[in-house]
Amino acid sequence: MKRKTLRRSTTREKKRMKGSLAIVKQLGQVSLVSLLQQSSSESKAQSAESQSLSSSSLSLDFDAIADDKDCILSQDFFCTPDYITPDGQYISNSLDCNKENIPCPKSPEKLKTVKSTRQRQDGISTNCFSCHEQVVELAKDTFGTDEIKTEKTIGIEPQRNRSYVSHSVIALRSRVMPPPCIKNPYLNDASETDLDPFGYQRSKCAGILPTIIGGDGLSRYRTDFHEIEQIGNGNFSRVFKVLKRIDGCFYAVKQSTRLLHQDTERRKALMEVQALAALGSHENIVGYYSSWFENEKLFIQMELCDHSLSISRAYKSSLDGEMLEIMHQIAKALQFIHARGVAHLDVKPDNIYVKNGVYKLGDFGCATLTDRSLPIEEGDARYMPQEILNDKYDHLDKVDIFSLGAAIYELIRGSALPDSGPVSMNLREGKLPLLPGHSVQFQNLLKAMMEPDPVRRPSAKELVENPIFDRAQKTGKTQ
Ligand SMILES: Nc1ncnc2c1ncn2[C@@H]1O[C@H](COP(=O)(O)OP(=O)(O)OP(=O)(O)O)[C@@H](O)[C@H]1O
Ligand SMILES: [Mg+2]
Repeated sequence: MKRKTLRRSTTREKKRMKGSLAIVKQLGQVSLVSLLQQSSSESKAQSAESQSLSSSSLSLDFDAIADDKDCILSQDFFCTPDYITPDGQYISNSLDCNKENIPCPKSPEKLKTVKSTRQRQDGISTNCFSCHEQVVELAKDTFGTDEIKTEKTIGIEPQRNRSYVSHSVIALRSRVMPPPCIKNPYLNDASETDLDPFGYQRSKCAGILPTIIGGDGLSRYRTDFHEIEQIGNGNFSRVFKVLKRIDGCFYAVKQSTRLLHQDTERRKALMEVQALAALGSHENIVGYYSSWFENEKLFIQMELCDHSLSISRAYKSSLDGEMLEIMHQIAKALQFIHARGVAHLDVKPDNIYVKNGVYKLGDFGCATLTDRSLPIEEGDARYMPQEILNDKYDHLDKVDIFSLGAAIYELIRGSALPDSGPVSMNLREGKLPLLPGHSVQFQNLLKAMMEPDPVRRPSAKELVENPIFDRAQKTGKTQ
């Protein structure tokens, strides 16, 4: 700990040294000029000698300093990281050694200077439209104040009560203005104002989120990731295996297939990431890393899994132990999300993933709040209980229990459940066919999960705590 402090102070000391050297360099150049001016009254021979002497000694020192690329005068001395020292700025007051007391110049001044100079050079004193840049009109607002001041100093006609701001200035602003903060409906501990202190300013000029990430227009997807291959194709998205360039790890990136033009569409698409982000991590939930909009599509960076239990992959394993394992692990995921007031509403083999033998619940595209404060969009009808088909949403957590039961039944059966017909009707009425080779307890549990009355279905917690999983663990069938 002590060593750390010591190292840090040494670095700081070094920086200060560099700063001082830089100041000496600048003051030295300045002193040289002023010395030369003073010496004009003295004899030419004497002056030439002293000039050559001082200049050679100074240039020697400065050459050595100039080799040090870290020697940035503006950062250490002038306090502003982006300050660019204008040429010869301090020549006129060269011998003012009390530089400690000079207030730090403010960066925005730089903009004003550049703008004024250009206008004067062009010989245009009155008409802003004569500038070669495109201009847009801004209503008087908090942004406009600076611009109005600038125009006054360069003598723009006083009749211009409105301000005109070039696109480059707006681009600059959008670079320094962070994107809007979206209120996460799955979290109820932050108010909208707390989340978005820039909301007032932003609402005048921006939608919910920028469609292109990065003021430079670069694709974040292409910049940050190397696409390996497409690994999935959903109803609303395509999923790619990617390598993240900066950490060298593989991820899955899900991209929406439809262009999300409207704010409402984007908000809807965002619900999935908001649910994942609000839930946090759990071993049995596909990990979420980040998301962004790009070219009007939503990109979601997730944990890469080996594959899903999609029935189309001919996933065949009707072993009691394996089915119990899937049921137990996904029940743990459901217990976790239900405890946070979230229902998945689209539990099915397609949305259960495997990674190194661990089962994970994914695709939170239909997730909603169990208190019904958010819109409800039920998932795949094949796995939905009767109450959902009857638009009864009183026990949304129990919908997930039914769907998990139906998913397990489908995996045992080895073929996709039909949308309608006697098989699906029987299932919704709790008439489960006998499952040869599976224990009575297991079949009873499955039956209980698919009870037509949601109240009688076990909760995820009850399911997780069912002794059947202990027995399976003891016999080494579950981990
Ligand atoms: N994290 C992941 N790791 C590996 N494969 C994935 C991952 N996420 C999705 N996939 C693959 O991509 C497919 C589509 O993903 P997902 O279900 O999330 O998209 P979707 O458009 O919401 O689909 P749908 O609404 O049709 O279920 C999955 O079935 C799976 O094969
Ligand atoms: Mg899916």
